[in-house]
Amino acid sequence: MALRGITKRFPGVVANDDINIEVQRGTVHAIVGENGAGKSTLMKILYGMQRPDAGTIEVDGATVHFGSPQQAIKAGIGMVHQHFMLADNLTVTENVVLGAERLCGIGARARRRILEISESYGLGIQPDRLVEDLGVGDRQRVEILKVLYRGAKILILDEPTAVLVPQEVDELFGNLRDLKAEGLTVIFISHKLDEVLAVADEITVVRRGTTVRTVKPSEVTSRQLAELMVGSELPVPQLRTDAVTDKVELSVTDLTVPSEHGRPAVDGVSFEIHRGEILGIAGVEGNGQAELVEALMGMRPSTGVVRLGHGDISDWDTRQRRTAGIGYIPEDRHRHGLLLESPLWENRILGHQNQKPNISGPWIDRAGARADTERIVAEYDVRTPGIDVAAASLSGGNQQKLIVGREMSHQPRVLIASHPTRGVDVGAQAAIWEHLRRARTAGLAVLLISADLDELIGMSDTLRVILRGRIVATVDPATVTPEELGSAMTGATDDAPTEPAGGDSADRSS
Ligand SMILES: Nc1ncnc2c1ncn2[C@@H]1O[C@H](COP(=O)(O)OP(=O)(O)OP(=O)(O)O)[C@@H](O)[C@H]1O
Repeated sequence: MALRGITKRFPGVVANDDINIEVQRGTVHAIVGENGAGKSTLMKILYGMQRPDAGTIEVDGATVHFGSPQQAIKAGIGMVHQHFMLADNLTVTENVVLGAERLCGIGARARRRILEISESYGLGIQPDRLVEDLGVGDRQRVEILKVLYRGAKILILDEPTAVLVPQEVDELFGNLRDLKAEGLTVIFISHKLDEVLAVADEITVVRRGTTVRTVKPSEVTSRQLAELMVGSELPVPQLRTDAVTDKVELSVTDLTVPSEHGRPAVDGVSFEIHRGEILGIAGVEGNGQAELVEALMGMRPSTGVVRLGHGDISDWDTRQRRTAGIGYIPEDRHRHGLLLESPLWENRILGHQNQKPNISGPWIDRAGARADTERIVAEYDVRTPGIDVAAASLSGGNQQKLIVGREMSHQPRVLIASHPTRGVDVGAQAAIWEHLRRARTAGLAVLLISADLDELIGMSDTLRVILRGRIVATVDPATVTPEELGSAMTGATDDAPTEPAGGDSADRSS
């Protein structure tokens, strides 16, 4: 498969500028690059979601033109999205055949075909299980199988490891090796350079819309790869400093969030965060983190007591909590973080419409908001042609930088940060960490939820593990390894050096 001279322009931006990549059949080919470098645009072109302004795609030596994903699928190209698109209340078989009924129907023949595919690629799929009962790694394998079922020979994976614990990453990489052993080709985008080096046969670096180089993992270190991406040397990260004080900024007692399925989504969780402290919460996705965060932001009914400083804010709504100094970096930036159709400067106001510099007296201060948006764009290196473009036109990582910049602008007392660096490149990640550390040193209390275990371990002063809505362990971020943390998260705590969560967070699982 080859991409030759691919060029794609958007107003004010050349997203892809003469991209040239050759991908050998039966290999894993990684695409890396900074936020906004043009990776997603390129994949959308390859998958028929966007048309290039110039350039050609070749599959098996023949030039192809895709007007839609259906045409790309016909040519044997499949996309495994980062956000799973599975119906929870259906079985694996039902999910796989949905929309592809004409291939093998929806009954026994389809089920047999699924088992055949699963076996030939070692996916270990159980066709009759309900998707809601599957873990994250298994769901991802169902997504992969869905694509294979439709006849894909070239699989595109968009940041496939972002939601996986280390053990699941190993399993996925095992699956990818099996796929390529069977002659399939995998193209994947990732910001995790160590993983790229571990699994890819070749790596293409994209910088500012154009291909810089294709290298083999044996030829580069992850630092050199990062430097190829940014085109200059990286700054050396700062050492961690301890800034934790004894003043409690946020205290949560016996917080419980009911769920529709009987057992509470958050079940009697208690913790304190001090001024100058980052409390990390580790957990496999779907163990109550999202509900915990939404309850803390007043977006979801809960029982228990939440105190900000000395004041009980349990009954406050979201607006009151924000105004009192709780910043919020939401997990789903499209649903809760941004108005995608609105320009950047209006997004700067979002959630802070009654605070300076966005208001002057009772009125919205356009000039104030605009000037501050320019500042955030410069300070957080948001790559954009200007502050009047719609948020939708920014790359994912740049949208995230804008949200982090906005939330930090109001000098919050407490920051609820859900996956603050998800989808951002290594350079931007280091910059966001630096901003968080600096604010922490100045007294900010942070609740950090993340699926990136290196981030949790590197940033947290205190690190707790959430499982089925309960805090089940406290681990020492200074000594725990990602593998041990991963085990604690999945409940396999035997080999993890965890202490039962004592003190302010009673261990209710024992
Ligand atoms: N629909 C669009 N309209 C306008 N500009 C766009 C659109 N889609 C992408 N762009 C611009 O094209 C450039 C490349 O974006 P792209 O999403 O391909 O980057 P990326 O490498 O995938 O970044 P990230 O790592 O942040 O996801 C960016 O400057 C982005 O703002």
